[in-house]
Amino acid sequence: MSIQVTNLTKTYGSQRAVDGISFSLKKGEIVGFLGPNGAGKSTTMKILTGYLKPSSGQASVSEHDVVQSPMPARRAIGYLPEHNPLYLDMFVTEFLLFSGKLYGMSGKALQARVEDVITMCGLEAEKRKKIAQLSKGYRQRVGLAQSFLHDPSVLILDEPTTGLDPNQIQEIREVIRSAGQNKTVLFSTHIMQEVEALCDRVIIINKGKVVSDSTLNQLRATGESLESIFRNLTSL
Ligand SMILES: Nc1ncnc2c1ncn2[C@@H]1O[C@H](COP(=O)(O)OP(=O)(O)OP(=O)(O)O)[C@@H](O)[C@H]1O
Repeated sequence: MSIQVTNLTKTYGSQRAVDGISFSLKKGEIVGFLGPNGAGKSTTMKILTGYLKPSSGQASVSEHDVVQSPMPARRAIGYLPEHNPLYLDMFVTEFLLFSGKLYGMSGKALQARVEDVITMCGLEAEKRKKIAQLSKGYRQRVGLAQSFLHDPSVLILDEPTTGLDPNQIQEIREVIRSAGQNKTVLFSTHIMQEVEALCDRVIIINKGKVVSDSTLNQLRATGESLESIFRNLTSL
């Protein structure tokens, strides 16, 4: 399995933000991670990417346990965090070269890879600008470019299109679709059309628990819209 989560729990004080969830993603699957605000999506993603320790349970990425073998697990992952932290004073190319060095890349191979991700993410015309000068959509592209840099086998994208205009949403979706070929992708979103456009499967969580894990085809076969399935499962 590319991602395996087993009985994962994370408590903050007395609150169980993630409450015994289990799910897995096979290689090459693109899975939408849905849930209302505060359901535990970001917390789960932060555990998978090694930014938070679970309170109990296991998580592994590309067969590497995220607690026991954090470095190989992290190397297998490209992560776009929810608030896309970027160094605003850096130029786009400079930032990507810097990020590549953090992944242990260097020299001509790094330069060539940075040019590749700039092309993949449609950043050619912006690559000489400072990140502070970029629109929100282009900053998001820089965050995505950074997450793809080391050619990870798994992408974990936390609300990659939040706050973007409809054109940029469409463009970012295309970037995810093309970069996600041959990769396993877990992404969170509140946009149902996004799920319909990108996913094979949808995992819905509510109050820290998985309340649905189904393929899009299985959900379509119910005859209900994804929106109404979501509302029914998460309004409790
Ligand atoms: N560092 C923290 N300390 C205390 N509570 C936290 C912390 N981080 C998250 N929480 C709480 O854990 C719960 C789950 O939060 P999380 O950010 O994982 O939800 P989410 O599903 O990603 O929500 P959203 O869709 O709003 O981004 C929330 O109630 C949140 O307030």
